[in-house]
Amino acid sequence: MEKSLAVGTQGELFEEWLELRNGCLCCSVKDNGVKAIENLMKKKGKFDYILLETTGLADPGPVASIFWMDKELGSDVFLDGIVTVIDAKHGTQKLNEKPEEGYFSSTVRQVALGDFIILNKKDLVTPPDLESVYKTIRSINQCAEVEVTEYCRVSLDKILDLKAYDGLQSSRLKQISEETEKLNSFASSHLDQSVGTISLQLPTPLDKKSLEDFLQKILWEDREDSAMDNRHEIWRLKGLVLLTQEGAPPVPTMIQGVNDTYELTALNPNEVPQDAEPLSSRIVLIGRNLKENEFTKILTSTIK
Ligand SMILES: Nc1nc2c(ncn2[C@@H]2O[C@H](COP(=O)(O)OP(=O)(O)OP(=O)(O)O)[C@@H](O)[C@H]2O)c(=O)[nH]1
Repeated sequence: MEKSLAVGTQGELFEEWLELRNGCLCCSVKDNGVKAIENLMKKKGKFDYILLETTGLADPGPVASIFWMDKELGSDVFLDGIVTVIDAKHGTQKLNEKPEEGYFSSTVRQVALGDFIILNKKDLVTPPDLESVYKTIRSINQCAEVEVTEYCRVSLDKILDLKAYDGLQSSRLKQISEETEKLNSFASSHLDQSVGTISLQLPTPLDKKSLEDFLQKILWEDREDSAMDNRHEIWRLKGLVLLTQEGAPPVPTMIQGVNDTYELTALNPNEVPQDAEPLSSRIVLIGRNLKENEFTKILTSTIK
């Protein structure tokens, strides 16, 4: 299978074909997609930015993992963020489709994993319908910024250089947590309420081993025990925690996760904005069947 890329030099655009030997990009193993782009960069020189447009039916999770994980391999390609476009006219119907055998429509996953969501075609719907689809998006994903547009007119500054996987401000995380709590105290508007966002406060500071035990339990172990329909699935995870270290002050550490992969990155304390209050450790989770009390129980049993 091949995939075309639009490549531009000095204002001129032309198509470049990438050969993907192992099927399409979203089903192929990591190396094919990344290597194809790296080869292209060797031929054409480094790009300022790569915008990868998936088909409307793609699940962004595996594609995100391909480019996100490759950072470890010293690649020049890294994942900046996921931008999702939702059609205001048909979005509500797509977002409310019942999951089949536990699998959600890719539209729900695209909203859940979006770091910036463009709610487009506002001119084709009434204000109440626009409000309804907006609320549905928010009830799934409370972390992403949502911009309502016509013809997807949006400032490029908003969708480029998102740094959604390598920068997280404690003030933004706190704001997300507060919004999450507020929103979760009202009934969410989408019909299937099993997909949503929750936030958890973790003890501060905490040690790395306890944190990793907790993350591995919620991402890998505990969900395998429960029945398919009820088990939780974490699709996206973000967090900022204060980790203890021997003989030195605790280190602010960022947690990022997609599906069952996560990464901890120690931040330079000087880069962490000094909030009015001391940094508290919290994580935000997006996925299905996320129950705060279930996670709190796991937290209590894991973090002593
Ligand atoms: N009225 C109105 N029409 C729009 C808007 N945005 C796009 N369109 C039109 O809708 C039609 C279909 O475009 P899209 O919905 O963007 O579809 P697409 O992105 O080409 O399709 P896929 O990439 O295959 O999903 C085109 O004729 C666009 O001009 C909008 O905000 N308002």
